[in-house]
Amino acid sequence: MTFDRSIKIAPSILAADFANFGAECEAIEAQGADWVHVDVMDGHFVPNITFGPATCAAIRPHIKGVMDVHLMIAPVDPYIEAFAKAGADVITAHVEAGPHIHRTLQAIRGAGAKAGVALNPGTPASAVAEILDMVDLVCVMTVNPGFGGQKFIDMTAKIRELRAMIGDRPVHIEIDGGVDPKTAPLVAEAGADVLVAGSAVFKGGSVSDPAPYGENIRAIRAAAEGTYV
Ligand SMILES: O=C(CO)[C@H](O)[C@H](O)COP(=O)(O)O
Repeated sequence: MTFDRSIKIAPSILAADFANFGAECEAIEAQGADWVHVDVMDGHFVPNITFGPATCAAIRPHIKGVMDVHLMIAPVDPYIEAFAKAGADVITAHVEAGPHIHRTLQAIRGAGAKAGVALNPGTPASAVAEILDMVDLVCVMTVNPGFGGQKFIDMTAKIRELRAMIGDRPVHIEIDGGVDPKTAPLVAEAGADVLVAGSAVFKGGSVSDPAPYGENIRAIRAAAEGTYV
């Protein structure tokens, strides 16, 4: 996985057919997805439950590119090895998920994955000031995590602040929640390069009719690239 700051669209399979993840991952990649975003929820850190490392391992062979695993779980540390073994390229933990984010990031890199840190809407950019040399990605939540299809919360000031703090470091800024062709330009202009989108990618399509996935991905990408600097 090489670093670049071009716009990358990362469909969240939270909005896919849960009975058909393998085919859904193949369909979104064939339709132009850059990364596949995998949302792991525990019913404790967030008020919803999805799936764990066994499901990630099962879908891994169906993803040619980057498997981007977003852990909305607490505690995180006991499960890092399992998600790395499941084939995650990026493992992102929430700064709010425990008292030892430094240790968590060390463990993620130690397990051979790229390390991400996520910030809930109520958490300031300054929460990651001391760990920017330990991460490959900062995920800015633009919804309160737990569910797809929520309304975008404007975090553009935080994205700008993070972009300035990151400077020349090879660190992605990922946006997660309510991204669509209307909101994508706002976050791209502020400095984000990885755009997670669930509802806005999967709407109107299916494994048997995947063309809308491609149209939706192209619409988000075009809107974002129009403003990205
Ligand atoms: O992490 C998430 C929710 O916690 C989802 O990835 C996110 O909400 C994407 O879904 P949508 O694009 O439908 O908002």
